[in-house]
Amino acid sequence: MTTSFLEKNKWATLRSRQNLWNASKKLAYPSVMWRLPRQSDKHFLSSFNEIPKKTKIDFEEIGSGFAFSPFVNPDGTETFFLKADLHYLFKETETDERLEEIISPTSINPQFLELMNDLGNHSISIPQENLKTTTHETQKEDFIRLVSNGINQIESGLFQKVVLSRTKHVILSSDFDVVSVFDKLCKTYPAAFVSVVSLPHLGVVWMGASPETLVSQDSKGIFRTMALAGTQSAFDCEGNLIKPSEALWRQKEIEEQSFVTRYIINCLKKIRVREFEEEGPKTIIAGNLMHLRTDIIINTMDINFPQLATVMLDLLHPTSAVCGMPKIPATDFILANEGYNREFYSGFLGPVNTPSADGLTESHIFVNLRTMKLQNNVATLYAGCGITADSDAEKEWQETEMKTQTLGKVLNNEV
Ligand SMILES: C=C(O[C@H]1C=CC=C(C(=O)O)[C@@H]1O)C(=O)O
Repeated sequence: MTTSFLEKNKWATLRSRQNLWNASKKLAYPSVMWRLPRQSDKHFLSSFNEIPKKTKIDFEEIGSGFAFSPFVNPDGTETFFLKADLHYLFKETETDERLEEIISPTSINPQFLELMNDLGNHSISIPQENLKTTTHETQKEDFIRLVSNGINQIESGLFQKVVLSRTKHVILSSDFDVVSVFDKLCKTYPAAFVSVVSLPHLGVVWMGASPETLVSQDSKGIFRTMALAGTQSAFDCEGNLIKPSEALWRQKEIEEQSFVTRYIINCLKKIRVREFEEEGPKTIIAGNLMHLRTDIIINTMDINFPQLATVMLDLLHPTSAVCGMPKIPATDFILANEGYNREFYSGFLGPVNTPSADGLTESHIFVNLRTMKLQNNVATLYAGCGITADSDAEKEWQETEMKTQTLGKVLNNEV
């Protein structure tokens, strides 16, 4: 057996995720930590190129890494790809975390090793030197006006559905620590895709707990996507968790979600894929909220279509869960009227071609929802809601408030 990089460099005792995160941050390496839904393993990946390349994700060609796309990405080429120069898996044990190497670096900057030694287990907080934040915060009256304008456009026939969004600022406490907040999100939201992405060349960190798979393809060639939409609180007025089987949905949410299912099925029709399993819609819990979800599952081996994930990623983004129906007039309306740049909110993100236990690879791409951008000492939280002809602007504002609470509660230590 070959000696691993860790053994050769006697890192065995200096292996905490905090150390890795801090050392990568100091050297301005783009880095990411993630935890897949309903799994306990935590992943850490670093890219040794300071500026990650922008490229279209072709799962057949691209190798192992992490994809991070903005909302506006019409031909897919705006996607950052963080190549996996180092990829470690942290398995929880009763007392500690056990590290496994997924991708071991072939060579490493000696400074990285030094930093790993020097930094110990201390956390590095977000730099406080520039207290100004660059992202605009949406005011309630502006959002109400925006939603009313969206409803008017639906009534005039411009589109049938549009997803409109807003931002909210939370000032970070001086002891804010990325790794502990990531761990807390993992614990609080076991069914979510929890991630934290650091892009030092842009001076930002994005963190979130997404409930929505965009495309996933496992090592056995099983492809999955989902239509997720329609929102209500997961708690009744006395604060008790509602059983998903007892959730009641209005016509508005049922229609809003069916637009997304229809959109996905139309994408499959375009590429003449007719053999798919459709499960749902069913009610699912996503943290403090409930949504309606339809799962679409395809065995790519059975239909002899190994490149399905690549083709569908291209066709699906942005789905009607984050954009609208039809897509083009809804996108134009969002860009002209929302009043801020969504950047990576409602884009997509996730691990690409991760080596799996059976010696093959798997990819899991999620929609970047329930997300926040950390810059200087401010977290910008993002939330949107599907507007249809039956929307009520005040209720839509309340819905975005609930959505920002998914991360807000963790930031404010309310969970
Ligand atoms: C756009 C968001 O959520 C989408 C996913 C689930 C439910 C949604 C809704 O009810 O509007 C949205 O389509 C967001 O969380 O910012």
